[in-house]
Amino acid sequence: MTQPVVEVTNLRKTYGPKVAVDDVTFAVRPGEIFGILGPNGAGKTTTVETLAGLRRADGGTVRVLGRDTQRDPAAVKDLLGVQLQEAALHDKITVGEALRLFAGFYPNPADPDELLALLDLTEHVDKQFGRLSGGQKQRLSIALALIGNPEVAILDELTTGLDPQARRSTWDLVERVRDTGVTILLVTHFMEEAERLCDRLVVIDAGRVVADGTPSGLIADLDTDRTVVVRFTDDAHEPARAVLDRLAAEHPDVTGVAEPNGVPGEIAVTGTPRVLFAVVPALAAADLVPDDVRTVTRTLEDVFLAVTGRTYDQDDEPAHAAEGDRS
Ligand SMILES: Nc1ncnc2c1ncn2[C@@H]1O[C@H](COP(=O)(O)OP(=O)(O)OP(=O)(O)O)[C@@H](O)[C@H]1O
Repeated sequence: MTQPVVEVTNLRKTYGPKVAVDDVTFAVRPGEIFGILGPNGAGKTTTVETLAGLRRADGGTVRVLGRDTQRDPAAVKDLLGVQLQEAALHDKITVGEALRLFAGFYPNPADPDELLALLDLTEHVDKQFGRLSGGQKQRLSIALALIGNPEVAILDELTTGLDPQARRSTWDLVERVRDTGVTILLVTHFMEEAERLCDRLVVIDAGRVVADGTPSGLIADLDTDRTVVVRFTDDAHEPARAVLDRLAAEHPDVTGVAEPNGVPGEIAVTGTPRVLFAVVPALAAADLVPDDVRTVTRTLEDVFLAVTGRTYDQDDEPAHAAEGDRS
C-alpha cells in the first residue's frame, strides 16, 4: 500500500474542560479528495488546524508526508496549503497583488497566472478584494492555499455562504485542482458536498470518527429498508392504497405503507431491497397505472442517522464556546 499523505492517529485536543477532538484516526492517500464531514462543532476545524501544526494536540500523532507536524510544524509549512474559514484580506488589495504577495512567502511558488486561470479568476486580476463576490473570494482563498505549490491542500468549509450555483462551480474547481495532482483534505458540514466530491471520508461527531469509507460504500453498507413511492390521481388512489395495504399484510418483502405528508396522491411502500419486485406486479395485476414511480435514494444523511441515532441538521449552528486560547 502507498504511504499515506496525511496520517492522523488517535488525535485528542481539549480546550480547558471541553473535549473538542476525542479520538480521531484516519489516513489520506495520494491524489484523493478526502472528506472530514460532521455537524457544526464536531471537531473538524480543530482536527485540521492541529494537523497543520497551528494548534497543540493533547494526545495522538499527526503526520503529513511522513513528518510529525506537532514536533516540527516548519517542516510541512511548504508542503501543506491551508485555506481556513474566514480568511480575510485588506479590502483594497487586488487579486493579483494578493497572489504575488503570498507567492513571496514560498521558496518555490506556483505561477500566479496559471492559478488565476485554474480558478477562473483571470478576468478579476485587478479587482479589489472588497469588491469580489462571495464565490470569487472563495476561489481566491483556494488560489492562496495553492500558491506555495503544496502537495496537500486543506480546504475548510469553502462553500459555506455560497448560493447553490456558486457552490457547484466551486466543486468543479476542487476537482480541477485534484486533477493537477494535489491531494485535498476537504472539511465540510454539507452532506451533499461530501457525497459529490469525496473519494473517501470520515464522518466525525462529537470529536469521534463514527463512519469511515467511500460515500457509496457507506451508503451501500446501510442495513436499512428501501422505499418505493408511487403516485396516483384521485380515482385510482384509493384502490391502489387498498392493494398496497394487502401487499404489506401478505408479502414478505413489504413491511409498510404510508402516505408522506404534503404530496397528494403519493404512497410510500417500504420493504427489503426486493420491494420494487412486489409493488409493480401487484399494481399491474389490478391494472392500476401510477402517474409516477420513484425509489427513495439513500444518502449520507441515512448513514449519519444509522451511526448516531440522530438526524443530521446541517443548518444547526450551536453557540460556540469562547474563542479564547488558540493553542
Ligand atoms: N478556541 C476555542 N476555545 C474553546 N472551545 C473551542 C475553541 N475552538 C473550538 N472550540 C469548541 O470545540 C468544539 C469543536 O470545534 P470545531 O471548530 O473544531 O468544530 P467544527 O466541527 O469545525 O465546527 P464548525 O464548522 O462549526 O467550526 C466546539 O464545541 C467548539 O465550540
